[in-house]
This record gives sequence, C-alpha cells and structure tokens, in this order.
Amino acid sequence: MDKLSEIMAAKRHSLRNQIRPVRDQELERLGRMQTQGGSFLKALAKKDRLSVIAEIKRKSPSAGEIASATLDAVEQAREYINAEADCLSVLTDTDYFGGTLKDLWDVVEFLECHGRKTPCLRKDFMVHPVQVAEAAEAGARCILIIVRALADDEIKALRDAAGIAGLDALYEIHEERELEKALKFDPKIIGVNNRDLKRFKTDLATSELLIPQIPDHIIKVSESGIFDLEDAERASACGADAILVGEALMKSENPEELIEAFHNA
Ligand SMILES: O=P(O)(O)OC[C@@H](O)[C@@H](O)c1c[nH]c2ccccc12
Repeated sequence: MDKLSEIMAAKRHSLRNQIRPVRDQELERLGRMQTQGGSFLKALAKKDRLSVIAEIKRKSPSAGEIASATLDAVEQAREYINAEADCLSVLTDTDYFGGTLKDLWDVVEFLECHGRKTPCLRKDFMVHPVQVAEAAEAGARCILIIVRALADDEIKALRDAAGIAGLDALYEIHEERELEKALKFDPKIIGVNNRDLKRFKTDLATSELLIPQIPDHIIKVSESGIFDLEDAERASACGADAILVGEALMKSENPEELIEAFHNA
C-alpha cells in the first residue's frame, strides 16, 4: 500500500464516528457566513506575476519534522501576509502533518482582525462533505480534492458541497490519467503535485509534463518541491499561474524575501 492509500484509510477510519448527513441548508448557511476572506480563485488568477500559496506545515511523512510541533500557526501566517502571499494553505491533518482544525480557525481569525482578505485553503485529506462543512465554518475559502485517492461519487459529493458553501476546490493530480478524471468535474483550479507519493521524490518534470495539457481556462498550480527561484522559474515557464510552497518557506530564515523572489519568477 502506498503512503497516500495508508493516509486515506487512516482518515476514513478516524472520521467514521463523525460521518452524518450534511444538508444543503447547512452548507448554504455556512456559505452566507463567509464575509471576510476573498475568493481563492480570484486571488490566484492575477496575470501580472506568479501567485504564491504559502503553506503552514509542521511535519510530513516525506520530510519528517519541518518545524517545531509547538510552532504558532498565526506567527507563520503573519510572515506570509507581510510578504504578500496571495493565498495561505493550512494543513489541518494532525497525525501525519501535525496540523489542527484550530490552526485554520486561528489563522482566519488573525486575518480578519487585521482586515486582510487573503483566502485560505483547508489542506487535508477530504473524503466526506462533513469536512467541507468544517472547512467553511472555520472560514476556509477552498478545499483540496486529491483526485487519485477518491472515487467519482466522492469527488462529486465534495465538489457539490463546496459549491453550495461558496468554496473553491483545488483538484490535485499527479499523472496524466488523473487529469482526464479531474476534467470530468469541470474544475476551475488544478494543482499538479510534483511529489510522487509512492517514492516520495519530487520532480518538477511532472509539472512540465502535465501543466501544458491543462485547458487554458483552468488556473494551474505547481505544488511541492519548489525551493528556490530556479524551481519557481521552471514552474512559471511551463505555464503555472501559481505555486504552492511549504517546506522551503517553513524552513527559510526570511520567508518574506523568498516569496518576493517567487512572485517575480
Ligand atoms: O513542502 P512542499 O514540498 O513545498 O509541498 C507543499 C505541498 O505541495 C504539499 O504539502 C502537499 C501537496 N499535496 C498535499 C496533500 C496533502 C498534504 C500535503 C500536500
């Protein structure tokens, strides 16, 4: 079993007692409560520079410990905001990535207090609309749909729930056949994960292969393994509108400077 299958199985297991019907009225109500954050899609769609989704991630199965388990998500968000990151990605998976749903609540509250509209992605292994409701309630503006890990009916349920709650969806792919599968759901944003979750290797050639195949009207994100300006330039050169960066920013002494450099790639 590859790591992604293991994580998905663990996620399904840990959610088993929380699964309940999520009615449209509930999602609509949560959608109406969204007042502060801007649109995730619009924040990425700027054409004048490479957009940056800055991720808050304490650890990962591939990198091990990235930051202290006690790292304050809000302090990290503050640095990202100072550097004009276009969007934030907040890991809320605890077991494998050391994040919590509370991190997302705290970050959104911090943004609201400072009058910032920077939209947040709830980065987690979504399998059921109940997690979409949680994301909306916490104030996220986008959810993650990992195409290879989900059955068609699960993707549809997540997409529909996100749509009703007014959230965008980032469809993550890693292989050509996953692009075909993703396109069936009329995605607005597709992320190409450069990390091979079987071997844990990142290779920007994945973006170079897949991003040019994504239809023009879709926002394209290159995810994972982007460490320096050269990497960002490669992503930009193959047509990425945005990059999603975790480890490099978490470990950087000066994330502001790095984000600034990425913007100009
Ligand atoms: O830390 P990196 O190599 O910059 O990668 C960020 C992000 O792409 C990665 O965290 C990620 C991509 N897809 C995911 C799905 C779940 C959890 C995490 C991820």
